[in-house]
Order: sequence, then structure tokens, then C-alpha cells
Amino acid sequence: MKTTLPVSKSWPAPAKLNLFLHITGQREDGYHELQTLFQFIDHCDYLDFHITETPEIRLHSTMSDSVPDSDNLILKAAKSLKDYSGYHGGADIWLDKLLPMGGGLGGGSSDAATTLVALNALWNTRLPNDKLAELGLALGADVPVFINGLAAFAEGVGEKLQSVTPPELWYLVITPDTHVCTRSIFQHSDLPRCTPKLHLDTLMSNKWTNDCQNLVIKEHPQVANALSWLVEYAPSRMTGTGACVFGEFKHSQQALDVLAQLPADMKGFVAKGLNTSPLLARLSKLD
Ligand SMILES: C[C@@](CO)(OP(=O)(O)O)[C@H](O)COP(=O)(O)OP(=O)(O)OC[C@H]1O[C@@H](n2ccc(N)nc2=O)[C@H](O)[C@@H]1O
Ligand SMILES: Nc1ncnc2c1ncn2[C@@H]1O[C@H](COP(=O)(O)OP(=O)(O)O)[C@@H](O)[C@H]1O
Repeated sequence: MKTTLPVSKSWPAPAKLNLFLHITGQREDGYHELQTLFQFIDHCDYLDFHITETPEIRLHSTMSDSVPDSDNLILKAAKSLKDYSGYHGGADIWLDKLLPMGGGLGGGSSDAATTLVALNALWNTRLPNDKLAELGLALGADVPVFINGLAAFAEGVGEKLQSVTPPELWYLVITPDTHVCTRSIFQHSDLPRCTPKLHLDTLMSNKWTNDCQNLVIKEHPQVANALSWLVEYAPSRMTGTGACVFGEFKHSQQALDVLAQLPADMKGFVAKGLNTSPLLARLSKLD
């Protein structure tokens, strides 16, 4: 008699912030060399997995309206693990999409990382993290840090990682209602491309800035408005290539008080910085 495996529930895919983002050069293939500081926040998408004997991999989510399944990083991640490992079976995957898309919070990359980590455990394919990160990097530059699950100083295009422990502050994140195209920011002639490289030892004492911010502000008034409002209350800047911006607070109540004053035409949320991804805790209580 065949037994049906239970659904393995609530695998978190946390968002990230780029606490700073410097562009230090450009490679011959056109990609930009970065230095950035990744920290997770306790705002997550959640995924459920049901392992099947049959080889199909299916995604169940409300996202299919906005991103076709063939482009979804979750399915791409699952297929890449199946192809690489030769695993015979498949999976049904449910996504509870809570993170705003395309705002520099890395939700798509995080969904892909959680899929690789969860299926590697549930399919018992036992790839080491380095290999999972390599498969992940082919899907997006931010996937490896989510697989590693530790806050990191990143170099290269974001794949050379060194674990660090910046303060786990509280953040008020504003999510402007505009889409910033990562490609067009990186192609723009006004983008600064030669910020001097920082050494790991001087990270914490350096002023944290985002090299894409001035350009995005010029082209997206919603981002400019959000930042000029937030900066009155706290040190604030943009994450990734935007459009989300965040202000830093020592205590949750301070961030919540400012959130309560958010103008009616802006949206946001309060989150805590985490140097360890909740994905690691979920992996350790595998069921
Ligand atoms: C810069 C970061 C920082 O976290 O921005 P966010 O995506 O989070 O906002 C990421 O590393 C983004 O990585 P990723 O999300 O994989 O980038 P993609 O969307 O694939 O990049 C779109 C395009 O931007 C350009 N690009 C991207 C990354 C990079 N280091 N150099 C580049 O020149 C390339 O032309 C690429 O085709
Ligand atoms: N599972 C997914 N979740 C979010 N976005 C996805 C996913 N799969 C593919 N994408 C595509 O990736 C793009 C970038 O998504 P996201 O990671 O949320 O933003 P960012 O790269 O700005 O941090 C989206 O606009 C969408 O087209």
C-alpha cells in the first residue's frame, strides 16, 4: 500500500535589506561589481511542499496572475535541483506571497532559495550548501545569501559572502507604489560605478549609503517623497535598486509610532533586522 507524505508546512522566505550598496566596478560581461551588506528582516513569504512520486512540479499561488509560472523563480529553482540531482519524483508547492514584488526586498530570490533548501531536505538529495548556492546564483545574484542564511558582507555580484553581525535594529519600510527597473538603473550613464572598495574591518565605522539612490530619486518621485518624509524621523535610505526605503530605529515602539503617522498616500510596515534567517530554524525542525 502506498503511503502519502504529509504536507511540509510554513517554510519561511524572508525579505532582505541592503544596509548599504556600493558599485565598485563593471565586469567585461556588463554586470556590475558590488559591495553590499545584506541583513534579513522578519517579514516573509511562506511556502508549503508536498512531495510526490510522480515527476511533475506544480505551483499553487495567486502570483500566476502577475508572473507566468514559466518565469516563476520557485519553479525554476525546483527544476534546477531536480535536473542536477536526477531526483525521480516531483512536488506540489503552495506559496503565500506576502512580500511586495520588485521593490528591492529580494522576495523572488528568497522564494527560490527556500525552495532549493526545502526540497533538498524533503527529496533527500543532500547537496551541500555550496552547490545549492551555485544553482541559486544562476537564478539571481541574491539567491546565495538567502541559502546561506546569515547576514553577510557581499562582493562580486553578491555571491562572495562573509558573515557579519550588524546591529539587529527595527526598520520602518516604506513600499512606494512604483516599479524600478533594475536593468535600466544599471545601464544608466549617471550611475556611479567606481566607489572605492571598503575593507571588512572598516564596514561598521563607514557611513552606509546606496549608490543607486540618487538616480532612482530623480526618476521616481514616489521614492523621493518617501525618503524625504522618513529622513525627518530616522537615518533612512533605499534597499537594492529600490523602490523600497527604510528608516532605522533602536526600539520597535519608535518605528511603530512613526508608522502611525505615515501619510495616507504611503504604505509601509515595521520589521526587525535578523542576522540569522528563519529558514535555518525551519530546516532544523524538519517535518
Ligand atoms: C543590486 C541588487 C542588490 O540586492 O538589487 P535588487 O534586485 O535587490 O534590487 C541585486 O543584486 C540585483 O540582482 P538580481 O536581482 O539578480 O539582478 P537582475 O534582476 O537579474 O538584474 C537585471 C539586470 O541588471 C543588471 N545588473 C544586475 C546586477 C548586477 N550586479 N549588475 C548588473 O549590471 C544586468 O543588466 C541584469 O541583466
Ligand atoms: N516567486 C517570485 N516572487 C517574486 N518575484 C518573482 C518570483 N518569481 C519571479 N519573480 C520576478 O522577479 C522580479 C523581482 O522580484 P523581487 O525579488 O520581489 O524583487 P527585487 O529583485 O527588486 O528584490 C519580479 O518583478 C518578478 O517578475
